[in-house]
Amino acid sequence: MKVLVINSGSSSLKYQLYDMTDESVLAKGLVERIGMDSSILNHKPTGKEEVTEVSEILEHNTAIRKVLDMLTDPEHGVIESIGEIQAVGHRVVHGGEAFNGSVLVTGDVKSEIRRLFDLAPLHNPPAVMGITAAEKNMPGVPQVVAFDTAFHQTMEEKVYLYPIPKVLYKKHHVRRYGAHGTSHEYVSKTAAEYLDRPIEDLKIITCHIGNGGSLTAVKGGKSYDTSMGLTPLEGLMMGTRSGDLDPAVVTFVMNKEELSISEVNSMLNKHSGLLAISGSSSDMRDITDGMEAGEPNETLAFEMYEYRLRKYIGSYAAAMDGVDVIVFTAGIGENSAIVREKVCQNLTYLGVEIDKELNKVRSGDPRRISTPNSKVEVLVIPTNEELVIARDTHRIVLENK
Ligand SMILES: Nc1ncnc2c1ncn2[C@@H]1O[C@H](COP(=O)(O)OP(=O)(O)O)[C@@H](O)[C@H]1O
Ligand SMILES: CC(=O)OP(=O)(O)O
Ligand SMILES: [Mg+2]
Repeated sequence: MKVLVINSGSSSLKYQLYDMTDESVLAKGLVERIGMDSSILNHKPTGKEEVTEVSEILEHNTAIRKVLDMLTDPEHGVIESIGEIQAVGHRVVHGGEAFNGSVLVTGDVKSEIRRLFDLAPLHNPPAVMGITAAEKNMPGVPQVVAFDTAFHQTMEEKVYLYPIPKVLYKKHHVRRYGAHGTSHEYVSKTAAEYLDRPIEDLKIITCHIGNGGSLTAVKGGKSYDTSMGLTPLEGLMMGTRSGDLDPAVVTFVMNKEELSISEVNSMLNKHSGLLAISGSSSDMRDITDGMEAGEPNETLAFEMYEYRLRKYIGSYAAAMDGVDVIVFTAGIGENSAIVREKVCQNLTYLGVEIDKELNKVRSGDPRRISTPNSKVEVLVIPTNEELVIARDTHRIVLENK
């Protein structure tokens, strides 16, 4: 079965086409700057040369059409016709309390994802645009959705409730949900396999740090606690998101600056984090370059990022009464040796010791960066959310045949 996996962002769309007979990737790519002038489609067909095309792509429907054209293109394509795609899997960030696993898309499922727009304003609306566009361009092809929140549905009440009036949970489902669950589940399982130890016996802290970032305390293979909350704004400092702050900051600033709800939301989601403190960029590569050049703003941004991340690791070691494994993953976790080094350098009280040379090795494979003496295994595990979504899609479509 050939499965197309789609991860729709507000102005981007990432895709991968899998052949599930051997889980090989036939092609992958990214459409960026949807809705802006000069959108970019970068297409990487396996075994052929990659292509980049600049054109005007105003919405997700056009983006999907362009992707399908590229997949079937005589020169750059990897399939003869669209009819070869037998299923589509989509990433959806927020599934609320309704979903603890992936499901086939129905009208009810789409309504539920729409109902949750408020809770993931950056992520759920583009996901529905992606689903609708795929339905339009591939009528009759089954669609499956995989939720970032699903893995975290195992959190206990004491972990997921906020200490605010309970009526808000009853009326509006205000609670912690988490995100990046597909990734946290995948890297924690891969870590146990890599170490050849049963996951049931392990306390693992998974650090998914990319543009968005979250940590999960994975106890016995289940999500015990995670740093994102009602929305993907809680927790770590991120590229453009603030992460944790005193909730009074919100009302105080709204009052002083006369900001509306949408303005304050935009400030905290799009104009905070690394971008706000450095004043230059949300990209960790620029931040570390600036720090190495002695720029004070980039240095402060890095120090705040590292400090907040390290505090979360400490708190999850406390939450689980110990930690056996720390996993780094996603764009920053997989690629930034300096972030890993600085975080681990100050975890001596947990018995963490990393090998600085091993830490610098670049590889696309799971690897250990801790020393044999370290009391905690420290691993770098490349995440693969798309593969998990492709597997779920394949399984669910076969079950529903
Ligand atoms: N070589 C690198 N060194 C440091 N940071 C990197 C490197 N490569 C990528 N990144 C960081 O990874 C981030 C993107 O991570 P990714 O997991 O792809 O995010 P998302 O899925 O949210 O788009 C970028 O913002 C960048 O800061
Ligand atoms: C939920 C979330 O933050 O996703 P991303 O990292 O893709 O922005
Ligand atoms: Mg991501």
